Amino acid sequence: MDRIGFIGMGNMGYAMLKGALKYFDKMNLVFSDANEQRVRQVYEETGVRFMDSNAACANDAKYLVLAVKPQFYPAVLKNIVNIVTQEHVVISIAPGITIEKLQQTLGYDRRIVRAMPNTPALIGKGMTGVSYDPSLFSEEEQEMIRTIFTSFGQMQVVPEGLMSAVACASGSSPAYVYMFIEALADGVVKCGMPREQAYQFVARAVAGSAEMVLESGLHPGKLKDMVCSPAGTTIEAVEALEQWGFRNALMKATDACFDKCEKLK
Ligand SMILES: NC(=O)C1=CN([C@@H]2O[C@H](COP(=O)(O)OP(=O)(O)OC[C@H]3O[C@@H](n4cnc5c(N)ncnc54)[C@H](OP(=O)(O)O)[C@@H]3O)[C@@H](O)[C@H]2O)C=CC1
Ligand SMILES: O=C(O)[C@@H]1CCC=N1
Repeated sequence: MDRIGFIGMGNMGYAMLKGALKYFDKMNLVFSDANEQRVRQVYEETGVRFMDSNAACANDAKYLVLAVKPQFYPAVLKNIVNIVTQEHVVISIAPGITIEKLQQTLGYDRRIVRAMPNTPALIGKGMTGVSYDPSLFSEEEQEMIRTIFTSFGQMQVVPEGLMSAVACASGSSPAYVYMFIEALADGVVKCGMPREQAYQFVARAVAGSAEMVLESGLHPGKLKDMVCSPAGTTIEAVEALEQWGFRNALMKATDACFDKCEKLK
């Protein structure tokens, strides 16, 4: 089997590696990372081989996942530009950085897949948007790309023009969902519930509500209406949320996230 290499073993690289370990023998995986302590830690935990340079990692793998922050891309691309060939499948998970921009450095005949995963990948519940030109990849390679991304959750192929929207929808949004959980739990603690118990109740409510959207197929507004009894408790809370700009805050957050993605282009 063609090996999968990961450059960068932080939050996302590690989450993807953990997923890959469920489907591929560890001999078919390899990684490199600038942080020696991190390298040792991941090797001791997983037994996956590491390389002492990004160039060696690229040389050892056909599928090459670039999992470093956008600001480290120039250095990493410099390390691998003379190693990556037309045979490689380069998978980039950074926001903003386009396939074309990567090809400017690596070569216009180099084959790039652009993706935007998210951290729930760590527990196999990731959601990833993936973009690539299918005419450049064999059926077998496309199957491999699907396997890599479904090894840690679900994926959807989207046009590259939607990748910043994917970052807003699922790449960055877990951060604000955690803020929602934390803030709501604070409110519940104020009502007298012990904190750990509050996290359990709130997180289960969030997980259950999300499952309802996915499983029922009902409009989120309809699901909201089903909770709001006439003259009940919920509609009072809904009014307070509207008063304090809850929906608008989320749309403004999305605007900010989108703008930052676009600035990285
Ligand atoms: N975290 C998230 O929720 C998501 C992140 N992404 C994207 O994934 C990419 C990785 O993010 P994330 O995993 O969070 O980042 P991390 O900073 O957690 O991980 C990156 C790892 O790469 C290492 N590194 C830095 N420079 C180099 C280099 N030149 N060569 C090899 N390794 C290097 C870092 O070491 P050190 O710590 O020493 O710098 C670190 O261990 C980013 O582009 C990010 O935007 C995409 C979707 C979601
Ligand atoms: O904050 C970031 O830049 C990355 C991309 C999506 C989630 N985290």
